[in-house]
Amino acid sequence: MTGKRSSSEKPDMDAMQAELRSLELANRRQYDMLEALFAQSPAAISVQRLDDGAFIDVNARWQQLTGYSWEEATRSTSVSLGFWPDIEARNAALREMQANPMAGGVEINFRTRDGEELLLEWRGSIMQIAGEPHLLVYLSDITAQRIAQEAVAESEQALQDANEELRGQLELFEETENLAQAGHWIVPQGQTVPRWSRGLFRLTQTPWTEKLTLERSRSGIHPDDRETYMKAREAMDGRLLEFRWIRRDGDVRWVRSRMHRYHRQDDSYVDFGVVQDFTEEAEAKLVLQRRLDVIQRLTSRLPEMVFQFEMFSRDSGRFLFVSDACTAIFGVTPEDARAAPENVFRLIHPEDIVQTLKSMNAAAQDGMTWAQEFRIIGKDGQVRTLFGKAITYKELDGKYNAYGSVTDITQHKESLAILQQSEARFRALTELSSDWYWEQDADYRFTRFDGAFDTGRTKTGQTSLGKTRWEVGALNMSEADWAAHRGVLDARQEFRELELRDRDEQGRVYWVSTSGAPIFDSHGVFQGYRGIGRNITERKEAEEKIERLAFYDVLTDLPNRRLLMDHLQYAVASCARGRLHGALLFIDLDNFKDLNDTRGHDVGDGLLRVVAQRLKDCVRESDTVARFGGDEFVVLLQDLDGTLADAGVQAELVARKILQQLNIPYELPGGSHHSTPSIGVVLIHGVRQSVDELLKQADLAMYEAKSAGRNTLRFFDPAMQSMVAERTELESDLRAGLQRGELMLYYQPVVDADCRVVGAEALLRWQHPVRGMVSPMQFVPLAEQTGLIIPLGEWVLQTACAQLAAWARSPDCAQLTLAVNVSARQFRSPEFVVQVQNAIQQNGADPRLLKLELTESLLLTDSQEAIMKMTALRSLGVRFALDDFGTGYSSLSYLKMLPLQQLKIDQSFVRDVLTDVNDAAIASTVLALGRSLGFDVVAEGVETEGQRQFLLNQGCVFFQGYLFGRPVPVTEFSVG
Ligand SMILES: Nc1nc2c(ncn2[C@@H]2O[C@H](COP(=O)(O)O[C@H]3[C@@H](O)[C@H](n4cnc5c(=O)[nH]c(N)nc54)O[C@@H]3COP(=O)(O)O)[C@@H](O)[C@H]2O)c(=O)[nH]1
Repeated sequence: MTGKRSSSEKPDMDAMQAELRSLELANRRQYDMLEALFAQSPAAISVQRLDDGAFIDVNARWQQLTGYSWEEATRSTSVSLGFWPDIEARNAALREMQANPMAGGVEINFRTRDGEELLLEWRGSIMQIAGEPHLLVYLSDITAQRIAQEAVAESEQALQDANEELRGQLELFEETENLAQAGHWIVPQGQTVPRWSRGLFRLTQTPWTEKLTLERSRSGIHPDDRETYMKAREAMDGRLLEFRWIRRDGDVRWVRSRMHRYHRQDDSYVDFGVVQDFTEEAEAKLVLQRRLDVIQRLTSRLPEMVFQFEMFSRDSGRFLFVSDACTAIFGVTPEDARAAPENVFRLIHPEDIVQTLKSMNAAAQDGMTWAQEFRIIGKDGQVRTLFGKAITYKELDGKYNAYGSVTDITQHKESLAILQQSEARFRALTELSSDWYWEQDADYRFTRFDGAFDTGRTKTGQTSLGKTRWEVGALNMSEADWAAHRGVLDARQEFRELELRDRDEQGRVYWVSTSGAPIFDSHGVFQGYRGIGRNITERKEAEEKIERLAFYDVLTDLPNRRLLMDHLQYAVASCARGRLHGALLFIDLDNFKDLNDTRGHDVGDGLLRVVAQRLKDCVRESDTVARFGGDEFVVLLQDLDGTLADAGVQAELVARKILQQLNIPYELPGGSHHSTPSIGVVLIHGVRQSVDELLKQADLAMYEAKSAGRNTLRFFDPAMQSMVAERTELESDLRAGLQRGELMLYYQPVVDADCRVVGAEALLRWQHPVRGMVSPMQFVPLAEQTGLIIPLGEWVLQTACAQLAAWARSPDCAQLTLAVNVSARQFRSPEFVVQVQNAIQQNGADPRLLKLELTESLLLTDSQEAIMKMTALRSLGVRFALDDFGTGYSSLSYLKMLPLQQLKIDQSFVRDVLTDVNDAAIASTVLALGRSLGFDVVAEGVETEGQRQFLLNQGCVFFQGYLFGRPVPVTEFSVG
């Protein structure tokens, strides 16, 4: 129910109203007539009490309209029947009506007795009935009218809405074309001139006011694209066409178009085309293409394959970009790789495929990286090792793209393997060898040690790491040495076999030798040093030992002859330079040989050691005490100041001190021993003095001391000097004489008991052009001292063997033996046995006829070596005679050991054999000894028949002496 006033006016109702109003003044009769009219009225009318709305009367129409009977109505009010929600609403409508009688009725919603909803128009008026004001109400059913009105209004609204929507859609369409930079055209069937959309005018920048023609509509197509356009226009198959449009201002635009023919239901058709400007996209594509070209060019020369891989899912994808190296690495062209990634993936080695794909999948997330080494089997069947790396990005379109590269590392791997093998070899080498490898950084600090660094006697690597070589230190390197070494390093030079002495953690001295070379990187930048080290302690110790053996006497630990000569040389040179003097003391122990022979060599050695110590105690540290050989010592005093006479006094003081010290008895195994020295002294003043000369002078002085009764000292004097000079001259003459053939052999016969010549002794002679015949007594000892005896003795052997061979060709002489004298130095020569062998063989002599005469002293000094040599020669057939037997300290025990065949009784015994009972006894004893030991005995120096008879009577069967013949040249030698 609403209180809405209806705006509709009904002319018949107005008439009735007016009629009713006129009836108000009528009478009761009139009222009855009105009632009849009321009953006949087509309008629904009710009469109600004014105060509460109770129905007084309702007409038939009212009853028909509301569904209520007159009885029901007249028992009700307008509120109770639902015309109003309450009385107040009714009264408000009444007041409104009274206040504005010209206004329309009030619309009310009413539910009929049957429940039908109706829209009614309510109009009321006050009328006097029976003098009482009553309300006369007219109801009009306006439901159908309202429904019709609303339907019209709705359809009008719908039309209006549709219009607005269409307009909106058109605007939207235009806006869409505008935004899309698009347009379209339509050509209905039968027409040729197209109708352009606003968008197309805008797109082509053609004024919309322009009158389009077919020609005009196509005038903007780029000449190069016209043919393509026309073909598409004829086909009208909706294919995408891209062409250029030249605007009036000359601006060239890229457009794409689709043209289509639409068939309507009435069988007519319309051609239409949509056009879109994509110049920006085309230019962007061009820029992109150029970039791609740049990337292509940049990557085309790269050895690694650069790629962009778009992932569809974890298991699939495609290469968006692949650089040219794809062909070289996989044997697959970039096009084939882009076309199907399987072309690449299927080459992966079966053993690596699972791991490779697994790692790829794991990296298929934004920001994840992929790095994988894998093998492929190339189309040529070769297995190659590759290394791939990539990073994955989530693109704006939500797809995942991996950007990366694949490098062929086959060669690198092979090189690495070779390097590793070489490293392993090197490691094995360094581990197995006693050498070690080291490295230093650019500050020369040790960074690495490999190999046997810690195994030997060295400082440990732990101690040395992080330090420079000079911080580690070395005992034999001074500050200057390290500075020099550092200079080598700073100059980036190699250094070789730098020898360093140091102590290890246990305090043991060790030596290392190290070599190094600088390290530079590929840019030539200095990185440090590397090299090898070697423990040379053993070698150094051996060298020291050898040096000691070479320069020091093993028995006494004193400098030997060689070192003495060095020191002497130095002393002479420094005396020649300065004012200082020196002195050379030649010391020979008197009768030392006796001690050796009687108490043995060990005791003799003991004495020599004590003598060495006492001598050292007698001199200063700066002086030299040397063992010259055997029982000979030399003391070199240096830095004696003052005049030469002063120096002489100082030297004599020292010499006397030595005399006194060496006279002190020696406590030796087996008892105390008293020994004395003979000392020769020569002063060194450095003027025209040679080392050899000084030694000779000291030696001579020592002999002077000996001659003076021993246990004393003598200074060298000028008389002695002339003797020395003479000896020197003789020596050089002898050397020359040997060269010039001035030497010759004389032969003295050896006879048997019947005076038949059974052999001869070869005796050396020197026929000097000035000196005349020089005695071997003069030059053999000299040759012995100087070593000249070696070539001299060889010459004698050669000549004697040649003579034996010559005699062998003569029946008279073929059985003759020939005795040759051998000196001690010649016999001790290592070449002696070979010399003899050569002489025999080269001359074709019978070795059994060659007899070598050795002296006792020669055999005593080194009997073992003598026995070996004699045995060797004996095996050839050579025989040996012991010369001068009886003059030495012959020991029967060693006589038995020696491979001797003959003893020669020295002529000193023969000479007085008839007058001196001792000599006679000795001669007899020697003969007896010879018999008992099975030796032949030759008596030499037999000059008289008496001597011969005596010796003959004593059992002697071989004789030699002037009685039978003097030594003569071979030409004079006869056996007759
Ligand atoms: N190493 C070598 N030594 C040699 C050689 N030749 C000789 N000598 C040694 O020189 C020493 C002197 O020899 P020489 O002057 O020849 O004297 C020998 C004989 O001439 C001499 N002699 C022989 N018979 C007599 C005699 O009846 N009376 C006498 N007064 N002298 C005699 O004796 C010497 C032989 O001595 P020996 O050798 O001991 O048999 C002498 O020591 C030679 O050894 C040589 O080539 N090499």
